Amino acid sequence: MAPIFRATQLSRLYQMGEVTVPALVDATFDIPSGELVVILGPSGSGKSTLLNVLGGLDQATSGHCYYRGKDLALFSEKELTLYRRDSVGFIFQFYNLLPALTVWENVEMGASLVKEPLPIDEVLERVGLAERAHHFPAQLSGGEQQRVAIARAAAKNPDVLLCDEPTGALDLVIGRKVLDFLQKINQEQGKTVFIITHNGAIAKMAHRVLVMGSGRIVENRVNAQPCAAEEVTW
Ligand SMILES: Nc1ncnc2c1ncn2[C@@H]1O[C@H](COP(=O)(O)OP(=O)(O)OP(=O)(O)O)[C@@H](O)[C@H]1O
Repeated sequence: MAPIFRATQLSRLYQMGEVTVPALVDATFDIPSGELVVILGPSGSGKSTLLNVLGGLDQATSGHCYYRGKDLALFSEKELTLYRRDSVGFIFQFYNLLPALTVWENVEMGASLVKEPLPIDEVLERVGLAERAHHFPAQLSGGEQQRVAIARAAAKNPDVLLCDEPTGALDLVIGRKVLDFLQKINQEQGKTVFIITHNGAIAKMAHRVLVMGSGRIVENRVNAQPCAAEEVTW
Protein backbone atom coordinates (compact mmCIF):
# COMPACT_ATOMS: atom_id res chain seq x y z
CA MET A 1 0.00 0.00 0.00
CA ALA A 2 1.27 3.51 -0.81
CA PRO A 3 2.39 5.37 2.32
CA ILE A 4 0.23 8.18 3.68
CA PHE A 5 3.40 10.27 4.07
CA ARG A 6 6.66 10.01 2.18
CA ALA A 7 9.51 12.38 3.04
CA THR A 8 12.57 12.56 0.83
CA GLN A 9 15.57 14.59 1.98
CA LEU A 10 13.19 16.95 3.68
CA SER A 11 14.95 19.98 5.18
CA ARG A 12 13.87 23.18 6.88
CA LEU A 13 16.58 25.77 7.45
CA TYR A 14 15.94 29.05 9.25
CA GLN A 15 18.03 32.02 8.26
CA MET A 16 18.73 34.21 11.31
CA GLY A 17 20.84 37.05 9.93
CA GLU A 18 24.14 35.43 9.04
CA VAL A 19 23.40 32.25 10.94
CA THR A 20 21.59 29.31 9.37
CA VAL A 21 19.67 27.14 11.83
CA PRO A 22 19.21 23.61 10.42
CA ALA A 23 15.94 22.74 12.19
CA LEU A 24 15.25 19.72 9.96
CA VAL A 25 17.93 18.06 7.83
CA ASP A 26 17.50 15.45 5.10
CA ALA A 27 14.60 13.57 6.67
CA THR A 28 13.71 10.55 4.54
CA PHE A 29 11.00 8.08 5.56
CA ASP A 30 7.72 6.41 4.61
CA ILE A 31 4.77 6.23 6.99
CA PRO A 32 2.10 3.65 6.11
CA SER A 33 -1.48 4.76 6.69
CA GLY A 34 -2.92 3.78 10.07
CA GLU A 35 0.31 3.85 12.08
CA LEU A 36 0.75 5.42 15.49
CA VAL A 37 4.11 7.17 15.27
CA VAL A 38 6.02 8.56 18.25
CA ILE A 39 8.62 11.25 17.56
CA LEU A 40 11.26 11.34 20.28
CA GLY A 41 14.22 13.61 20.78
CA PRO A 42 15.75 16.28 23.01
CA SER A 43 14.65 19.91 23.04
CA GLY A 44 15.59 21.70 19.82
CA SER A 45 16.08 18.49 17.83
CA GLY A 46 13.46 19.43 15.21
CA LYS A 47 10.37 17.51 16.32
CA SER A 48 7.90 20.39 16.06
CA THR A 49 9.47 21.55 12.81
CA LEU A 50 8.86 18.11 11.29
CA LEU A 51 5.27 18.01 12.57
CA ASN A 52 4.57 21.50 11.24
CA VAL A 53 5.89 20.59 7.79
CA LEU A 54 3.80 17.38 7.73
CA GLY A 55 0.73 19.38 8.73
CA GLY A 56 1.21 22.11 6.15
CA LEU A 57 1.81 24.81 8.79
CA ASP A 58 5.37 25.32 7.58
CA GLN A 59 7.14 24.71 4.28
CA ALA A 60 10.33 22.77 3.75
CA THR A 61 13.24 24.70 2.27
CA SER A 62 14.30 21.65 0.24
CA GLY A 63 13.33 18.04 -0.31
CA HIS A 64 9.81 16.72 -0.63
CA CYS A 65 6.92 15.74 1.60
CA TYR A 66 4.21 13.73 -0.14
CA TYR A 67 0.77 13.22 1.38
CA ARG A 68 -0.99 10.32 -0.36
CA GLY A 69 1.40 10.77 -3.27
CA LYS A 70 0.88 14.52 -3.61
CA ASP A 71 3.81 16.88 -3.05
CA LEU A 72 2.81 19.44 -0.39
CA ALA A 73 5.30 21.92 -1.88
CA LEU A 74 3.23 22.04 -5.07
CA PHE A 75 -0.06 22.79 -3.26
CA SER A 76 -1.59 26.19 -3.94
CA GLU A 77 -2.54 28.34 -0.92
CA LYS A 78 -6.13 27.16 -1.36
CA GLU A 79 -5.11 23.49 -1.49
CA LEU A 80 -2.97 23.96 1.62
CA THR A 81 -5.87 25.56 3.47
CA LEU A 82 -8.14 22.66 2.53
CA TYR A 83 -5.44 20.16 3.52
CA ARG A 84 -5.03 21.77 6.96
CA ARG A 85 -8.79 22.01 7.40
CA ASP A 86 -9.92 18.59 6.20
CA SER A 87 -7.02 16.15 6.37
CA VAL A 88 -5.13 16.99 9.55
CA GLY A 89 -6.02 17.79 13.15
CA PHE A 90 -3.50 19.47 15.46
CA ILE A 91 -3.32 18.97 19.23
CA PHE A 92 -0.91 21.09 21.25
CA GLN A 93 0.48 20.88 24.77
CA PHE A 94 -1.44 23.94 25.93
CA TYR A 95 -4.91 23.08 24.69
CA ASN A 96 -5.73 26.47 23.01
CA LEU A 97 -9.39 26.32 24.04
CA LEU A 98 -11.60 29.39 23.84
CA PRO A 99 -12.40 30.29 27.48
CA ALA A 100 -15.74 32.01 26.73
CA LEU A 101 -17.14 28.95 24.94
CA THR A 102 -18.43 25.79 26.59
CA VAL A 103 -16.87 22.38 26.01
CA TRP A 104 -19.57 21.57 23.45
CA GLU A 105 -19.06 24.88 21.64
CA ASN A 106 -15.28 24.46 21.57
CA VAL A 107 -15.67 21.06 19.91
CA GLU A 108 -18.33 22.44 17.58
CA MET A 109 -15.77 25.02 16.38
CA GLY A 110 -13.67 22.20 14.95
CA ALA A 111 -16.63 20.29 13.55
CA SER A 112 -18.15 23.35 11.87
CA LEU A 113 -15.08 23.71 9.64
CA VAL A 114 -15.62 20.52 7.69
CA LYS A 115 -18.24 18.79 5.54
CA GLU A 116 -18.33 15.43 7.30
CA PRO A 117 -17.70 15.97 11.00
CA LEU A 118 -18.38 13.35 13.64
CA PRO A 119 -21.42 14.03 15.85
CA ILE A 120 -20.24 16.24 18.74
CA ASP A 121 -22.15 14.36 21.44
CA GLU A 122 -20.65 11.09 20.26
CA VAL A 123 -17.10 12.47 20.35
CA LEU A 124 -17.65 13.94 23.83
CA GLU A 125 -18.98 10.58 24.98
CA ARG A 126 -15.85 8.88 23.65
CA VAL A 127 -13.50 11.21 25.52
CA GLY A 128 -15.58 10.76 28.67
CA LEU A 129 -16.80 14.34 28.82
CA ALA A 130 -20.49 14.01 27.92
CA GLU A 131 -21.43 15.24 31.40
CA ARG A 132 -19.18 18.27 31.12
CA ALA A 133 -20.54 19.44 27.74
CA HIS A 134 -21.96 22.67 29.13
CA HIS A 135 -19.07 23.57 31.40
CA PHE A 136 -16.42 26.13 30.55
CA PRO A 137 -12.71 25.25 30.18
CA ALA A 138 -11.81 27.02 33.47
CA GLN A 139 -14.07 24.57 35.31
CA LEU A 140 -12.09 21.55 34.04
CA SER A 141 -8.84 19.88 35.07
CA GLY A 142 -5.82 19.96 32.76
CA GLY A 143 -6.48 16.43 31.55
CA GLU A 144 -10.10 17.22 30.83
CA GLN A 145 -9.11 20.33 28.91
CA GLN A 146 -6.66 18.27 26.87
CA ARG A 147 -9.43 15.79 26.09
CA VAL A 148 -11.60 18.69 24.87
CA ALA A 149 -8.74 19.74 22.58
CA ILE A 150 -8.48 16.18 21.27
CA ALA A 151 -12.26 16.02 20.81
CA ARG A 152 -12.12 19.27 18.84
CA ALA A 153 -9.47 17.85 16.49
CA ALA A 154 -11.15 14.42 16.29
CA ALA A 155 -14.59 15.89 15.54
CA LYS A 156 -13.20 17.18 12.24
CA ASN A 157 -12.73 13.50 11.40
CA PRO A 158 -9.32 14.07 9.80
CA ASP A 159 -7.10 11.36 8.33
CA VAL A 160 -4.18 12.38 10.49
CA LEU A 161 -3.82 13.62 14.06
CA LEU A 162 -0.64 15.57 14.81
CA CYS A 163 -0.03 15.88 18.56
CA ASP A 164 2.75 18.08 19.92
CA GLU A 165 3.51 17.02 23.52
CA PRO A 166 -0.14 16.17 24.28
CA THR A 167 0.72 14.85 27.75
CA GLY A 168 3.53 17.28 28.56
CA ALA A 169 1.46 19.19 31.10
CA LEU A 170 -0.29 16.17 32.64
CA ASP A 171 0.42 13.71 35.43
CA LEU A 172 0.74 9.99 34.80
CA VAL A 173 -2.88 8.96 35.45
CA ILE A 174 -4.45 11.69 33.36
CA GLY A 175 -1.71 11.52 30.72
CA ARG A 176 -2.39 7.83 30.28
CA LYS A 177 -6.10 8.49 29.72
CA VAL A 178 -5.22 10.95 26.97
CA LEU A 179 -2.83 8.42 25.38
CA ASP A 180 -5.51 5.74 25.65
CA PHE A 181 -7.93 7.92 23.72
CA LEU A 182 -5.35 8.64 21.00
CA GLN A 183 -4.62 4.92 20.75
CA LYS A 184 -8.35 4.17 20.39
CA ILE A 185 -8.71 6.71 17.59
CA ASN A 186 -5.78 4.99 15.90
CA GLN A 187 -6.97 1.42 16.41
CA GLU A 188 -10.73 1.78 16.04
CA GLN A 189 -10.92 4.43 13.37
CA GLY A 190 -7.66 3.67 11.57
CA LYS A 191 -6.42 7.25 11.82
CA THR A 192 -2.71 7.91 11.45
CA VAL A 193 -1.49 9.51 14.69
CA PHE A 194 1.80 11.29 15.39
CA ILE A 195 2.77 12.01 18.98
CA ILE A 196 5.76 14.20 19.86
CA THR A 197 7.19 13.55 23.29
CA HIS A 198 10.32 13.86 25.40
CA ASN A 199 9.13 10.81 27.28
CA GLY A 200 10.76 7.57 26.08
CA ALA A 201 8.18 5.45 27.92
CA ILE A 202 5.46 6.56 25.48
CA ALA A 203 7.45 5.05 22.59
CA LYS A 204 6.39 1.59 23.77
CA MET A 205 2.84 2.12 22.48
CA ALA A 206 3.97 3.20 18.99
CA HIS A 207 4.01 1.15 15.80
CA ARG A 208 6.99 3.26 14.76
CA VAL A 209 9.44 5.47 16.60
CA LEU A 210 11.31 8.28 14.89
CA VAL A 211 14.19 9.50 17.04
CA MET A 212 15.52 12.96 16.22
CA GLY A 213 18.82 14.57 17.05
CA SER A 214 20.16 17.92 15.77
CA GLY A 215 17.47 18.13 13.07
CA ARG A 216 18.12 14.63 11.74
CA ILE A 217 16.18 11.40 12.05
CA VAL A 218 18.82 9.34 13.82
CA GLU A 219 16.66 6.24 14.20
CA ASN A 220 13.50 4.93 12.53
CA ARG A 221 12.42 1.75 14.24
CA VAL A 222 9.33 -0.39 13.98
CA ASN A 223 7.87 -1.79 17.16
CA ALA A 224 6.58 -5.32 16.53
CA GLN A 225 4.37 -5.36 19.63
CA PRO A 226 3.13 -1.97 20.72
CA CYS A 227 1.80 -2.01 24.28
CA ALA A 228 -1.57 -0.69 25.44
CA ALA A 229 -1.57 2.93 26.62
CA GLU A 230 -2.68 1.65 30.06
CA GLU A 231 0.66 -0.14 30.43
CA VAL A 232 2.74 2.97 29.77
CA THR A 233 4.33 4.20 32.96
CA TRP A 234 6.75 7.00 33.89
N1 LIG B 1 10.74 30.16 13.60
C1 LIG B 1 12.00 29.82 13.87
N2 LIG B 1 13.01 30.65 13.61
C2 LIG B 1 14.30 30.29 13.87
N3 LIG B 1 14.67 29.13 14.42
C3 LIG B 1 13.70 28.26 14.71
C4 LIG B 1 12.32 28.55 14.47
N4 LIG B 1 11.58 27.48 14.88
C5 LIG B 1 12.47 26.57 15.36
N5 LIG B 1 13.73 27.04 15.26
C6 LIG B 1 14.95 26.33 15.66
O1 LIG B 1 14.97 25.07 15.02
C7 LIG B 1 15.44 24.07 15.91
C8 LIG B 1 14.41 22.97 16.06
O2 LIG B 1 13.27 23.50 16.75
P1 LIG B 1 11.98 22.62 17.09
O3 LIG B 1 11.01 23.51 17.77
O4 LIG B 1 11.55 21.92 15.86
O5 LIG B 1 12.59 21.55 18.11
P2 LIG B 1 11.82 20.55 19.09
O6 LIG B 1 12.57 19.26 19.03
O7 LIG B 1 10.38 20.53 18.77
O8 LIG B 1 12.08 21.24 20.50
P3 LIG B 1 11.19 21.23 21.86
O9 LIG B 1 11.18 19.81 22.32
O10 LIG B 1 11.95 22.14 22.77
O11 LIG B 1 9.82 21.75 21.51
C9 LIG B 1 15.80 24.77 17.21
O12 LIG B 1 17.18 25.08 17.21
C10 LIG B 1 14.97 26.04 17.15
O13 LIG B 1 15.58 27.07 17.88
